[in-house]
Amino acid sequence: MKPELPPRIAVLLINLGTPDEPTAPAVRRYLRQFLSDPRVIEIPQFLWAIILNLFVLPSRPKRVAEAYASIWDGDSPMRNILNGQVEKLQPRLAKSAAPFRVSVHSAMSYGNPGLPDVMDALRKEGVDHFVMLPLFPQYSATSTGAVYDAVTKWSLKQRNLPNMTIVKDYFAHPLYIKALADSIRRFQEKHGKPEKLMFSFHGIPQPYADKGDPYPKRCKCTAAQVAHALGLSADEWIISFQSRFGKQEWVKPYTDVVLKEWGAAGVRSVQIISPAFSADCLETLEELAIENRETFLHAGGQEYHYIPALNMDDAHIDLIEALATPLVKGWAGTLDGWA
Ligand SMILES: C=CC1=C(C)c2cc3[nH]c(cc4nc(cc5[nH]c(cc1n2)c(C)c5CCC(=O)O)C(CCC(=O)O)=C4C)c(C)c3C=C
Ligand SMILES: [Fe+2]
Ligand SMILES: [Fe+2]
Repeated sequence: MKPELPPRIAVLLINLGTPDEPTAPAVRRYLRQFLSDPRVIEIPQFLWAIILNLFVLPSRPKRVAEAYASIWDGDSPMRNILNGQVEKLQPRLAKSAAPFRVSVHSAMSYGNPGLPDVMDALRKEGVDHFVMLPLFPQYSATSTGAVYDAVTKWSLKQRNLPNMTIVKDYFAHPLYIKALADSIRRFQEKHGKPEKLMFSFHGIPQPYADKGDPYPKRCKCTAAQVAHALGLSADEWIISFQSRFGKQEWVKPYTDVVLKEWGAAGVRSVQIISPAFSADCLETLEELAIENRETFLHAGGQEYHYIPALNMDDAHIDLIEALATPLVKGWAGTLDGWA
């Protein structure tokens, strides 16, 4: 017997997650969930639980909440931008799979809206197919891997599983490279060309890379392709890694160290872009646009500009649409939801 309405396909745009409010208790809740994930912190669990509860969670949330408060825009920028991306993608994808019904939703690995809650709610509404797009352009076990884990944990509780596809990443997708290169060109039409263009990626601990996390190699590939598209010579750009956390060694070179060295060495102007972030967030709006600016200027630099993330740029939505459309269309012909 046919149901009255055709099967439903849900496209989920997934980002890392962010606190509910820029307050110490809300940041503590968020950090507790985030930093308890063994994908993120690989220290033996019992030992880490002690460090987290005795040293990290009593002090860090207050300082981090102040940083969030300085960039808060009615809500966390990451959530605002993710919602904006969903709104722009919805009408485009709704057309692709008619008569099947496609809807686009936001979800987060940590905090709200949490991925398992979103999947539960959509399943109750009759969704039969999930297309999941973690918006991490370069796969890392610490970011994308955690999304796979969340989906797997959710699946363990389901008897009648839906269709599910997860897009691993898109670090060298031509539309991603083009969107970044065009965004840099547009920015430089307004602000001129700098002496140095810095591609600063969120870092990971060096031992994670040594054990096989492919993230740093993917970052290098993205940066080299964008530099090539812009026709930059080797001395005009650099790749670096930011946002260190904890005492161990992280992948190098470190963004703040390079900026200090450049300032001291007489480099006058720098533009910095952070291609690992699909949405501006604490790590870009506060760490790159405010903190690292001060680092460079104090070291002797003259001009420092942060180039925004792709956020809701049309070229970014073109890329996300190109990633999702074949998966949506591929499923639009299956019969799963009819039986
Ligand atoms: C060991 C710790 C961390 C790893 C590994 C890590 C990887 C990683 N993170 C992102 C993206 C984001 N991280 C953000 C914030 C953030 N990251 C860590 C730690 C690790 N990240 C912490 C503790 C925090 C919270 C802020 C702080 O306490 O300093 C954010 C910003 C979220 C926001 O609300 O704006 C993003 C985005 C990636 C892509 C990644 C691996 C590649
Ligand atoms: Fe992080
Ligand atoms: Fe940071």
